[in-house]
Formats: sequence, C-alpha cells, structure tokens
Amino acid sequence: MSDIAGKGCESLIPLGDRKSLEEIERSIITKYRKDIWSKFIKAIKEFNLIEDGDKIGIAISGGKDSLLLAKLFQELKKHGKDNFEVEYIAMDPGYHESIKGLLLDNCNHLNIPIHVFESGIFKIAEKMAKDYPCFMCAKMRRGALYKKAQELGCNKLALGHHFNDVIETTMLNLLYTGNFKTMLPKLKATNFEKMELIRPLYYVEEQMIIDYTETNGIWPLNCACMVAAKKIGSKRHEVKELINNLKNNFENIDKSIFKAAQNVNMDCILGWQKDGEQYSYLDFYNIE
Ligand SMILES: Nc1ncnc2c1ncn2[C@@H]1O[C@H](COP(=O)(O)OP(=O)(O)OP(=O)(O)O)[C@@H](O)[C@H]1O
Repeated sequence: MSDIAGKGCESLIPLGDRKSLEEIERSIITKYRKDIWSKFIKAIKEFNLIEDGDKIGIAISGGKDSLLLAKLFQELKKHGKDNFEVEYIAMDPGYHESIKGLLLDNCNHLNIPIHVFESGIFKIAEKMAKDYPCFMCAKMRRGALYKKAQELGCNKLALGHHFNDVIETTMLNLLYTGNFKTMLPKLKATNFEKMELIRPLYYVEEQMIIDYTETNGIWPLNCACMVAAKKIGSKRHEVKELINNLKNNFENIDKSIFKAAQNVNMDCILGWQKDGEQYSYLDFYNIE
C-alpha cells in the first residue's frame, strides 16, 4: 500500500443511526425536494444532460457527493424518466482496506450495484509527483474512469461535482492562475472519442449534501488519501475557507461568483483564448 493511502479523515459525522434504504430514498423527494431533487432536475433539463439512449457511467468515489448522485439517478428512473441506462463505477486507487470496506458497505446498504476496478493510481502519483500528487492523481483518475465507462459501453461519465466545487474552481483560477475559467456542466472528452462528461449536481449546494448525508446517518468516505486528510498540497481547501470568510461581509457572494461566469461582458474584456488561440480586444478595435 502506498503512503498516500490514508485511513481517511472523519470530518463528516452522522447525526444518528443509519436510516433504512426506504427512508433515505424517500427523503430525497420529500425533505430535500427543493434543495437537492429540484436542482438536480433543473441542471439536467437546462443543460440537456441526458438524451434518449444514453448509457451513463456514474463515478462513485464513496464520498457524500457521488453517493447522493447515484441515488438521484435511481430516483429519476423510478419517477418516470427511463430513456437511459446507468452503470456505477468505482475506481480503487489503492485504498486502505478499511476505506474500501466502507465504500462497499455504503453501496450495499444504499442498493448501488457498483463495478469496482483497481488502478494503482496512488502508487504512481506518489512516485511521479511526490511533493504535489493531487494534480497528477486527478488527471490519471479521470482517464481511468473514462476508459472503464467506455469498456462498459457508456457514452457519458457523470461526476459528483456540485455548486461549491464550481465557484471554488472559478476562484482558484482567478486567484492562482490569473485566468477566468469555470467548471462546465457538460463537456466533450478530449482523449476519448464520443464520450461526454456531465455534472448533474451543478446547482446543488454542498451544505445540503452534508445535511442529507448526516441526517440519514450515512458515514461517507471523507478523504481516502493522506494528502487530503492533512489538507495540504491543495489550494482548494484555502479557497473554500476564503469564500466562507467573505460570506460574512458580502451577501450572496457565492451566487455572485457563480453568476459571473454566466455574465461575462465581452465588451469589457482585455483578452481571451478560444480554441487554443489568444485574442486581444485590440484585434477587433477598428472593425466597424
Ligand atoms: N475513486 C473514484 N472512483 C470513482 N469516481 C471517483 C473517484 N474519485 C472521484 N470520483 C468522481 O469524481 C468526482 C469528484 O471527485 P473529488 O475527489 O473532487 O470528490 P469530492 O468532491 O470529494 O466528491 P465525493 O464526495 O463524491 O467524493 C466524485 O464526486 C466522483 O464522481
């Protein structure tokens, strides 16, 4: 086992005993109808995330986001939308045994039939990028998931990124990379022909996922690697804290960051990139 494979951290603690499958499923369309279910449906409709005949690989890490994502797809099928198929895919990057046990136990209780496959990614990331393995790990993980989804005949891969992931990414790019780029609700894979990536939790706020998970007594896999457990090597944690602190002084700051990517004013932009080309507003300055 690699040094990256941790025993996990325990930041999300259920409020009581684990509820029955029936209660958990019902909560999605009752208690969490407005804040989770409707927002999931809104993203699917607005961005046309599901099309007739789709076979969607749902990527399950065992964390709170992807466990919920799986249940939402099941509810969707139950409530009438049956024009697509799903496969649940879990990639084992070299998890600690206890972590893998937790993943399997949760999927068993939640009735999520997963395909687990091993990738050994922790070991490779550790070897190739000892000081900063996160980027390498994330890149390899995406490739491994696309490949597995394709093997299973899927044309789409669904990830559990949510509203807060979206605004944190926007801020990360702005603050550390000096560019304006957000996380998109769907995109075409560059290295995997005819594969698309979709993010159906695009509008769902993380706090609601935490609430759903804790209230239903689910112990998700919080973080499965030492890097995440120590919260080092990741600027994402700092940006999350920054946004939370800013919320004290700026009302709706999270919504404003989100909206900024929908309202880019191209008349007030110095420069931009499109299809790998760099443009300046001066290139168009004299065009009538
Ligand atoms: N080992 C894995 N196997 C399958 N899918 C994964 C794995 N790791 C990550 N994913 C997918 O990528 C998404 C984003 O991964 P990230 O590590 O950012 O997770 P997260 O924000 O902690 O979400 P989660 O709570 O689902 O783990 C996950 O929601 C999941 O859909």
